Amino acid sequence: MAKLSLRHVSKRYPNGFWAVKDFNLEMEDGEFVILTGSPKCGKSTVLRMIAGAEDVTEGILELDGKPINDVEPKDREIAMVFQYYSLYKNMTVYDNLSFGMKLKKCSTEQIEAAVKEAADMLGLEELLNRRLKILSEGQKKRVALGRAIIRKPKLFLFDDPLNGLDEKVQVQIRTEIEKLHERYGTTILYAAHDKDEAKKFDAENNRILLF
Ligand SMILES: Nc1ncnc2c1ncn2[C@@H]1O[C@H](COP(=O)(O)OP(=O)(O)OP(=O)(O)O)[C@@H](O)[C@H]1O
Repeated sequence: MAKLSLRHVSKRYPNGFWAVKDFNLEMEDGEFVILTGSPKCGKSTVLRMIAGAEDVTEGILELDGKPINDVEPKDREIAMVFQYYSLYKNMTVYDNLSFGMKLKKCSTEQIEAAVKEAADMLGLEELLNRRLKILSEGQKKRVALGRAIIRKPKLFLFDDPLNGLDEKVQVQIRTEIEKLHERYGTTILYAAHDKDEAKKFDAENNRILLF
């Protein structure tokens, strides 16, 4: 879990365009904040700066009270789910889920326990030996979520993750995100393209912030 703070954060792209101006956000440990606003107001840019995919032009980003403006993306303990970490389509679900832990040279027992936990939660047990390329879009999204869960990040970022998915899959993924928050209490910042989408989450567990 983590406390996130953005103070007077602005982003000017190299072409001179100010995509974000003086943005402020305080998130408590374990909070679930849904960020919404008009199209192109800069939601993705904010998420990308937090993940480290874009530099911050002005202002301070802090995670647990420590500035992270200059911390490498891989060292931020932040997962930008579905976009930032691509999946390997020729590998099995098990190999996709365990990939990061293998790189870190975790023991087989640790890897098996972590994969089992994520697979149980996301209903992927029956699919562990299937190659990714034969899965449905919704199943692939669940694998991507599983891979982020296994990393045990301090903060999850979701950038309009339901965009382009059919209604049934949207309902499934929304439920998985709520389950994830309930189970692990990890801090979540979620960019929704409009207020209607934001309101589809159970209002008791989150705070909607208008950009
Ligand atoms: N690399 C870039 N260079 C210049 N301008 C950019 C760049 N990336 C984004 N922008 C511009 O910054 C503004 C904010 O974009 P951003 O994608 O952050 O908004 P958004 O709120 O996520 O949009 P959407 O509602 O479409 O998801 C837009 O006008 C966009 O065209």
